[in-house]
Amino acid sequence: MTPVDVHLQRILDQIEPIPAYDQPLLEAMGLPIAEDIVAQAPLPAFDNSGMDGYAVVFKDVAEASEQRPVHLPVVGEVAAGGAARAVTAMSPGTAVRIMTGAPVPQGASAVVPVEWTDAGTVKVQISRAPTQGQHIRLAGSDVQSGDALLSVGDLIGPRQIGLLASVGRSRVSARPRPRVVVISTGDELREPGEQLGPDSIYDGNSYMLAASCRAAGAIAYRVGIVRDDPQGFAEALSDQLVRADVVVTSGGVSMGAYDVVKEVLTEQGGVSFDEVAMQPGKPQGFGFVGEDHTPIFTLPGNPVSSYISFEVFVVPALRKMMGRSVLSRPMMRAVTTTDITSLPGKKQFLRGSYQVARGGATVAQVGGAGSHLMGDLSAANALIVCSEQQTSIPAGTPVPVLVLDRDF
Ligand SMILES: Nc1nc2c(c(=O)[nH]1)N[C@H]1C(S)=C(S)[C@@H](COP(=O)(O)OP(=O)(O)OC[C@H]3O[C@@H](n4cnc5c(N)ncnc54)[C@H](O)[C@@H]3O)O[C@H]1N2
Ligand code: MOO
Repeated sequence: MTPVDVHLQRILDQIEPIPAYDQPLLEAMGLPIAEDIVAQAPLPAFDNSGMDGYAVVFKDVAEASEQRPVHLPVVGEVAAGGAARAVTAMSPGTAVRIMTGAPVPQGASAVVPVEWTDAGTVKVQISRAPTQGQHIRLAGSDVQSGDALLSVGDLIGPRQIGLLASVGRSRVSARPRPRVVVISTGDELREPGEQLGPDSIYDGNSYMLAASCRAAGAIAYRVGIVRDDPQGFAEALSDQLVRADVVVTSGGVSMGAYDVVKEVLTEQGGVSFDEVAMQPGKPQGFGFVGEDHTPIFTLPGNPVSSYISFEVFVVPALRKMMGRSVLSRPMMRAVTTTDITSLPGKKQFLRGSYQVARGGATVAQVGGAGSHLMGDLSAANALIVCSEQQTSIPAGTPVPVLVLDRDF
């Protein structure tokens, strides 16, 4: 059997990042940037007011107080975005009404907030002195022209999107999200909401895997159920390739008489089927299909096996395609509060409930090891990773843990 790390490395060695292109800003959310961003202009672009109030010459109001207020004629007004109709220069001995964000008239050397005045429109009484330059936001005080703002590989989050838009970028270069076609196979499968027969079950996997794609930052196309018919599967796969950067299938890869995924892809070639030394998730297939050499992961049908295989093998591949630098979820450590038994010769991923309290991180095993235990999977928030050598781990021992549902 192939060790987990060897299987993952084989996959990653064959996966290429998707070429970057200019994307609309919001599409790049959560992706690493593929270009260096240098400020072409300063931020703020012009001196502007930080308060609603009056632009003044500092010397005129330096002594203003409640007892000895200063009176100035209001010679005009300037609102944000209203520069065309506004006073652009002012002389000593006058005040200009100004709104937050409006360009400060030339000659002004402070802004007095309206609260420190009688709010007059013809003349204004100022009863408190600002400091020199107070409430004037100088051009370039945030970002200067030529400043390095973002570098290749930096993750684009809400704040970076805000910055890019603020410097006038409507598009940014990033590797696109991989489009993942998710196909589940099995004659026993029915769509949720349909009537079940005595031998049928709902197709949980294609929903779970499509959701996992989204959680990983990819775009999921859920094809839904394909029956255990080789020709039907081959056609469905071929039809879907036009919109796929990656294909993920569930089911049909073990030893059964109707394991169509394995049957069809073995005949077509390009995909290798391996037994990986892990539980759940032993039967794994990975390779390439179609003219465009589209990567395909054939995951086992047992729901927990499917989920864990996706987490361990598909997530790192998708992240590599998107240009992320950290590919696999970081391994944490937590003290197990339950006794654990594990299979020899396989890396076992048990479901766990992870908690951080005052005394440190702990994890308790949730449910059994069975790869059909969907209720326990949903109740868990972590995977406890037991090495090939470990068979029994007593409570109180620190164990490696993959904490799920967290960005990394
Ligand atoms: N003789 C052997 N039998 C099995 C072996 C083996 O080595 N020798 N391996 C077992 C292991 S381990 C796994 S994992 C499964 C993998 O089986 P397949 O990938 O071929 O999957 P299926 O047989 O199609 O289904 C397995 C199981 O999962 C249920 N299933 C399938 N698709 C879905 C879905 N979309 N949603 C919910 N549940 C699904 C299916 O009904 C089966 O119960 O093989 C073992 N057998
Ligand atoms: O590998 Mo299977 O996934 O053990 O149930």
